[in-house]
Amino acid sequence: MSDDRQQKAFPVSWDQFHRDARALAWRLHGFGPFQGLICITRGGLVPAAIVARELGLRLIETVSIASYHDYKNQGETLVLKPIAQAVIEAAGEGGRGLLVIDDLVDTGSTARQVRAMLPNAHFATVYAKPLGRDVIDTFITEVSQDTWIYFPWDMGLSFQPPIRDGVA
Ligand SMILES: O=P(O)(O)OC[C@H]1O[C@H](OP(=O)(O)OP(=O)(O)O)[C@H](O)[C@@H]1O
Ligand code: HPA
Ligand SMILES: [Mg+2]
Repeated sequence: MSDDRQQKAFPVSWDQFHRDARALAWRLHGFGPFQGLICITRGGLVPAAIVARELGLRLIETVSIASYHDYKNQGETLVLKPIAQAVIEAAGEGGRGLLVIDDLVDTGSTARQVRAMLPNAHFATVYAKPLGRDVIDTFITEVSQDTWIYFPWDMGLSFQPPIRDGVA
């Protein structure tokens, strides 16, 4: 999704992210037990750590996918590291019993790519946008398609001009 279509900002603090990821774990608890967790890196690393801690999951695998190579601009979806065959074979048919975690679903292209690898796994993200929502089984908060979510690991503290001076 390109820059000019992402006009609204949804900044998320570490505290808010922790609460939302924990809320996701509460919701997922009702769908378990899961045999293992597949984390879509890199964005899924932080929520995966929180969910794994809450649900007591210790078998953790990664699938590395990059599609936003240049800030808000989406490019080709590249699988940089596939899911280990041993993990796929240890799960039920089509990944049944596995939990797949990412930070968010936007257009859904990343999640669709992983869904093709694990059609029966349970897919979960903390945040979702309408175009990708249907690929995900469980999420916590939906934002509009024209919103860009700013994660705490991408931000730093900076001076904010007073409201009366207008937004830069
Ligand atoms: O639904 P989509 O339109 O595919 O977008 C969602 C994906 O985009 C981001 O990953 P990104 O490609 O930026 O890589 P990263 O996780 O390494 O930051 C995010 O972490 C999701 O994985
Ligand atoms: O809204 C977003 N925020 C951060 N990363 C993203 N990758 C796709 N969409 C987003
Ligand atoms: Mg990602």
